[in-house]
Amino acid sequence: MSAQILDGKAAAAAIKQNLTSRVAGLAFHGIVPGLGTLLVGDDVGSQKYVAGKHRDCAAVGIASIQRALPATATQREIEAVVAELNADPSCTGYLVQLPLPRGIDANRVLELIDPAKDADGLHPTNLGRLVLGEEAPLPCTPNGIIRLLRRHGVEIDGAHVVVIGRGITVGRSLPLLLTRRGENATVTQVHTGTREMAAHLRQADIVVAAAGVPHLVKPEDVKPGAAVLDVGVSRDETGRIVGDVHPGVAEVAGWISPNPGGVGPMTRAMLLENVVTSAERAARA
Ligand SMILES: Nc1nc(=O)c2c([nH]1)NC[C@@H]1CN(c3ccc(C(=O)N[C@@H](CCC(=O)O)C(=O)O)cc3)C=[N+]21
Repeated sequence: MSAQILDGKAAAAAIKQNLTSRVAGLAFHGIVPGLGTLLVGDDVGSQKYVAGKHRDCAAVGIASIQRALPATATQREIEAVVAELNADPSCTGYLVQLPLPRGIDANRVLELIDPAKDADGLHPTNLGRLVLGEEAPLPCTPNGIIRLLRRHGVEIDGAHVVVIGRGITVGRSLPLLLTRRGENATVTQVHTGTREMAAHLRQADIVVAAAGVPHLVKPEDVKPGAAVLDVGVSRDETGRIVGDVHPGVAEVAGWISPNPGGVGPMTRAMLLENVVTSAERAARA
């Protein structure tokens, strides 16, 4: 027996097709959504991610605004580009690619982003709105995970979800989405300080592994039939992605997200959706 595949590539393609028609609807009103990115430094991985986001934009008809600064950029120089993107009417949403170089106060940069243009859904105001149950752009990876589960008919209502990790983008924010009344899951969040991690994992109907530890989730820790989502992006010596989920888990789980081809493409699709939604909101205002 082998797990069913949570195919993020196919799900993202379907979402992008839907976004293409929403973008066409905006064009009818003379509006072209524009995604801005600010990339600081020369990390090859970050360059690839940013390039992928702009390729997606081209495919659905979103304009691209690409800004880059050298690794030596100062806090002030970075903040000046943020101010420019805030003021640029052609930029309806943008993100500052993380991580920023050492010595830069990333939280201070993120706080300066206009919350109405926050494509990542990670601005403190928008995270606060999420806590309060108010409308806000949602964090892309958590939102993508929920959409991927729904598309494949994995029951979230009443499920016990174990989220591994406590990063802002996934570990901290995903439980907020999963415990909304619409999702209605019961969530356990575990991290490197958790005792008996395996005992928690074995209880889970759904496991989301976002720790960044290669092959952390082992087959013997997974309840047979559970859904397992692999968010981890570590790399081996040859540059290939190594996820947080051991390959043997596919023999035990009921559903599994491949990596690559699972959560990553969904994250990008949700980024585009945030940009289109904020352009639609601006058009109504
Ligand atoms: N402000 C900010 N927002 C982000 O959303 C953000 C960020 N910073 N910093 C880095 C992480 C990482 N991230 C990924 C998105 C898509 C894939 C993705 O689509 N991966 C492909 C494969 C890509 C490959 O092979 O290298 C896949 O999983 O199939 C991966 C990683 C977004 N991040």
